[in-house]
Amino acid sequence: MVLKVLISDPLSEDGIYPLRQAEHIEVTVDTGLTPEELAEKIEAFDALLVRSQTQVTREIIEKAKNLKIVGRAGVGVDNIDLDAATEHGIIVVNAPDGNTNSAAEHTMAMIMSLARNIPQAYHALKNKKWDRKKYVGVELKNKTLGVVGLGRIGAEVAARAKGQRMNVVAYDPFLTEEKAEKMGIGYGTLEEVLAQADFITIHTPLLKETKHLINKEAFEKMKDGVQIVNCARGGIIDEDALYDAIVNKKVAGAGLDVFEQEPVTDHKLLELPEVIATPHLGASTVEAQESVAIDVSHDVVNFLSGGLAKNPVNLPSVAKEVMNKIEPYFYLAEKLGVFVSNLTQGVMEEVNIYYSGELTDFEVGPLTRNALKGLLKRHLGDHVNDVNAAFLADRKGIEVHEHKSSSAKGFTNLLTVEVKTNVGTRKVAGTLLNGLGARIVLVDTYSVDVLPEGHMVFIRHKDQPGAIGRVGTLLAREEINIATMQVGRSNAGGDAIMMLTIDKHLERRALDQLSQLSDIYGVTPIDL
Ligand SMILES: NC(=O)c1ccc[n+]([C@@H]2O[C@H](COP(=O)([O-])OP(=O)(O)OC[C@H]3O[C@@H](n4cnc5c(N)ncnc54)[C@H](O)[C@@H]3O)[C@@H](O)[C@H]2O)c1
Ligand SMILES: O=C(O)[C@H](O)COP(=O)(O)O
Repeated sequence: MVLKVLISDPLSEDGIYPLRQAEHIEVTVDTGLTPEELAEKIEAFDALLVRSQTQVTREIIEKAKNLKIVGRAGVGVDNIDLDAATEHGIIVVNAPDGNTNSAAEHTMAMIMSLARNIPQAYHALKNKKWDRKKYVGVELKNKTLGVVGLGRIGAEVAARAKGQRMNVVAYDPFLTEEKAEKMGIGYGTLEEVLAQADFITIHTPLLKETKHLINKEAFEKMKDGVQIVNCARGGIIDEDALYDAIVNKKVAGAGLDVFEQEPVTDHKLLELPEVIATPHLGASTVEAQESVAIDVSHDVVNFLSGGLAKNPVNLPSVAKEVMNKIEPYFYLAEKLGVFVSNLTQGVMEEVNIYYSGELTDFEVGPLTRNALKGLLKRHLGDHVNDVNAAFLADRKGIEVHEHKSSSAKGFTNLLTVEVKTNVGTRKVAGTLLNGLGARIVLVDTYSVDVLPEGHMVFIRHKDQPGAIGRVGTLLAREEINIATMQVGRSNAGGDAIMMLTIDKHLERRALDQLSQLSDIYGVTPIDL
């Protein structure tokens, strides 16, 4: 099957070669689409690749019936409705590392341009004005740079500023004293950083918490004559407050690469001589564009080929070494979920997933998501996947708990999925046998040893002579071949179970007849 990828923002042609080379992938590049045109077109595509321009709104996602992955060739995903993507089981991946260097260099270019009035002086000279007095600048050496947001780009800017002999002081909620010391920089609260800095540079993502982080009150805390740079996202600085702060001479200069509304050419800030600006060029270098396009293309190709994405945004990412250890359990976790959902009656209220033995050493979130996927699929259909499984469970009001215990009842590893409904509790446990693959080893309280695949029938009955024979005879009459059979009982003459694997799905007629046999309490067909 050929999978269709739409690229709706300009991406480096060299960078998308992994997509062009993939045999099962057909690439369409269409970078001039209006939102309406994209909404109309998107249904045909399995993957969408964007930069910051295309707005991947809820409306687009709801129309994208076949979309499996959105790739962002860059860092910021504020142009993508992540909640809508998660709800629809669409994974969003980005390329967080590829443009760090370029964005840091662009930030330094802004800081240096502000310090020496280069854009203004250039502009004057082009207009035939040789004005040396007006454009006297300041040195960076011994000035303090305040970095707000010390992630990938903030840290690179800090290192470069130290190269310029600046003092650097940073604020980031994750910045520890130890890390600051190691980097040879100072640290403080946002207020402290704003108060100390001669130059301020912003490097946070645009989030609810960072929207207008730099507002009127923040400007009031700054030194008079401070200069500020934003190469992160428009909206982190309140543009009206910045305008007032410049007009009132609190702020001596601003270098802006990003704006609240983009693209923009008519803006009151652009009319101020103290403002220098670029049209969102931080990541626009040959190197960065090639690098982000390669990264995101690899992730899209891997994901569409059934592999795992390296940089998921709406799924917690798991280190490669951990993923190598837990991936073999994905199949088992999903099958246990499918199995127990078939056993379950009533309204699901709570799911407990118990991890025992060597599994306790791992990050088990991905296994939980696979178990939930199996569990929810029966009622919610195949659109449930590991991106939206936890979200859908939550939306259905199902509490999900993970438990870890070192005792694995004699197995090297044991995974148990227990479901509580308003009518009872059912559970099933499985293990991965070295070299032999997955096995179901427990159903409720009964020990079994069954491959989790194919068609099965789970029968609860009274432990009576002839019960097994009656089931065998009936299935033979219905021409249903029994491949394997396991039996178990609580005590002689008490409750017992049969677990059959059969060569085809148990049809309704055979199910009804089996249910009517004497001493049979319940018959559950299970297709794994
Ligand atoms: N202009 C461009 O072309 C361009 C290019 C690349 C990235 N960006 C933007 O630059 C920004 C930073 O990118 P990055 O790759 O360094 O991201 P990152 O995730 O590595 O770093 C962001 C940092 O901000 C910190 N942070 C979050 N909330 C904060 C708050 N309230 N106060 C202070 N710090 C806070 C985080 O802890 C994190 O360390 C993003 O907004 C990204 O979209 C712009
Ligand atoms: O978040 C980013 O990666 C930058 O803002 C780059 O955006 P762009 O891909 O539109 O240049």
